[in-house]
Amino acid sequence: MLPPVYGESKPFEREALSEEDEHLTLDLRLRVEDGIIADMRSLHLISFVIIIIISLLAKASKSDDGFCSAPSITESDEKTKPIYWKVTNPTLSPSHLQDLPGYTRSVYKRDHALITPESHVYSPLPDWTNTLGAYLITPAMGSHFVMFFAKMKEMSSSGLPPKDIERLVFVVEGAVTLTNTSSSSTKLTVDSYAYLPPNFYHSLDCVESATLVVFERRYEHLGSHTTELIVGSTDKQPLLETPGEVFELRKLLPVSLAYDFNIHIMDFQPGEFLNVKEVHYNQHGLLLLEGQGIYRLGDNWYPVQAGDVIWMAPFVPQWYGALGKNRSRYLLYKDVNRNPL
Ligand SMILES: NC(=O)N[C@H](N)C(=O)O
Ligand SMILES: [Mn+2]
Repeated sequence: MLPPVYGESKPFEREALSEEDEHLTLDLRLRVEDGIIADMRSLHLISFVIIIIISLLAKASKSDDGFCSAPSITESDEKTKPIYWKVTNPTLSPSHLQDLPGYTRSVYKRDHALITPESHVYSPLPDWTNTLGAYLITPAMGSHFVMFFAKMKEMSSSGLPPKDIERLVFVVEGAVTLTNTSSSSTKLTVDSYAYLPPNFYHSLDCVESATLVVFERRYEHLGSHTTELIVGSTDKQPLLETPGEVFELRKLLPVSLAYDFNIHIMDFQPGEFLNVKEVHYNQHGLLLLEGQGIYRLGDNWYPVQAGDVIWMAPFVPQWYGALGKNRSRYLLYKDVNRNPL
């Protein structure tokens, strides 16, 4: 009789066996033991095969053509990459979220937006040849400027901005050649930029490939001031005083009254943060070039990383804290030098 399920069973009592039965039992036990030894041998063989498969998989996942869906980047890999490479090779999202249908970190609210790489949508840029563009900030959000990525392919060239529109281009990947009627051509490589005054004829040409971040806005005249062509690179700009703050600041354009906006390059070491919990009339368009941290916008706290873009409307409370092991660097559009009335 079978013991009742989950019930108490009586302890097994062995009955006395005849000699013939004892032989039979011994024979049976030997066969069972043989079977067990054979089973153990095959178990050993199976575990051996499994260990080999696991170590092969581990090796494969370390190489670029491995099995991992999210390629792992080791620290030494990061050190060999060119600067800003993360902007065009972002981690779309934590690996366990990468394939989650409909998942994005992007957010669009009345006074701010976070636009993360998995939601960038590219289409041909009007007037540019062989170039795809993703408009990230436009007046439809309430801004007075546009910010877009231009992905220039082989043998591509830029179009001109509309009448009275000024433009700033910053190279995040590849190289372009800037040509205009008055001066000779200038090569712009990663970390270089050019400011093109309104109604200034120019062309940006790309032989291989390049990614630019571009800002454009209608120039706001002030008296007889005029702006001029500026070409430079971040590393050539001096560090500026930032009283009461710890971050390092460079500005890409002159601070003189002629310019109605500037582009700030701000560097934070891990653990550093904005001291001022800023609320101001100026607008911002931000591209995180390196690093990661937490951006506070209004009452929202967003984890952010290189490649993320942020729109900040006037007066949105804003704060950044840098985290992780590497420097955070962001590029920030800010309208300046004009009366808000
Ligand atoms: N959000 C920011 O980083 N803002 C700048 N510190 C600025 O307004 O200059
Ligand atoms: Mn600010």
